[in-house]
Amino acid sequence: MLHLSSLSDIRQHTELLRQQGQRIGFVPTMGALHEGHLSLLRAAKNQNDITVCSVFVNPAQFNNPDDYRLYPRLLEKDAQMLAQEGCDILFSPLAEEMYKQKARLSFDFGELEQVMEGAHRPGHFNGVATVVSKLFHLVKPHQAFFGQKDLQQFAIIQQLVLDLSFDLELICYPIIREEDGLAMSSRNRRLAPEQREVAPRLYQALELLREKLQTMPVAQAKKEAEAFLHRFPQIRVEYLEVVHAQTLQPLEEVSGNMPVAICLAAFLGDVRLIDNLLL
Ligand SMILES: Nc1ncnc2c1ncn2[C@@H]1O[C@H](COP(=O)(O)OP(=O)(O)OP(=O)(O)O)[C@@H](O)[C@H]1O
Ligand SMILES: CC(C)(CO)[C@@H](O)C(=O)[O-]
Ligand code: BAL
Repeated sequence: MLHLSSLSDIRQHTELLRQQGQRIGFVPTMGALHEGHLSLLRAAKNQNDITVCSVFVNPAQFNNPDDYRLYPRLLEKDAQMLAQEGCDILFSPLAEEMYKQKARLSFDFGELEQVMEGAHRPGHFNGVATVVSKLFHLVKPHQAFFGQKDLQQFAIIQQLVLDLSFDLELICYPIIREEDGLAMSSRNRRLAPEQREVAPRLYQALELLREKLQTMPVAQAKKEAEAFLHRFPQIRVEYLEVVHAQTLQPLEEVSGNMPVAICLAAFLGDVRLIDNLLL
């Protein structure tokens, strides 16, 4: 596996690969890799000639400096895992080079960013859109792979690709979970044992909400799921929403053929986790 860090190196390499007619599959990550990331890498490998994975903890998308400071960084281990999986190129730029120019881009995703993650993490999607645009320019992929765990991020990136006419295909893969249902996440590493023990309750609350929505109005079903989570004092819910799976706008009622997602964000101590289910 080739490990590149400089912007000019990755640019030249992918330019050459494109000229040779190779199809490039790209998996952008922030590292501390787990099976969720590897599922994306395997999909990228299956459908392309060359796979590129980026590992970059993007300062521009963190609204909380402690979250940025404490984000797990395990580049050497990540590189080993990627090599073992047959990844062709690891791209791990330095923040100083990615953000040499101080000027920040400014995006407007309208109502898509006014709910959930966008509402609770000011500037987050501007930072995501900035870095993803830069990465797409540098890597020039034919396909880019993302996880459903970041459902709103995927919707934002779909809009970004339309707005900036990126010539690539976006692919979203399902959430990989631990055996007890907890969605895999790099931030899970930061959970203390007693927080890790209670963390599967988040997924259980989503399942409970899904079940209740079959017989109850949205508001009542949400109350039941919130009451379930209130039983666990280590969990502080930031939001629990029933939304249209494409527009991500909150729904007051759910009808048969509508694509619906239930999404939550919650803190265990200072670790903030998100999860969702598609109905
Ligand atoms: N459990 C998972 N299953 C499938 N894809 C996932 C999973 N977790 C993350 N991904 C996807 O991997 C890509 C990189 O995500 P990222 O590096 O932020 O990892 P993460 O585990 O989501 O970390 P964190 O949630 O702690 O930021 C994103 O497209 C994300 O949606
Ligand atoms: C897409 C991404 C790599 C951009 O930094 C990040 O938001 C993530 O890991 O989901
Ligand atoms: N996977 C989403 C990246 C973030 O939480 O900043």
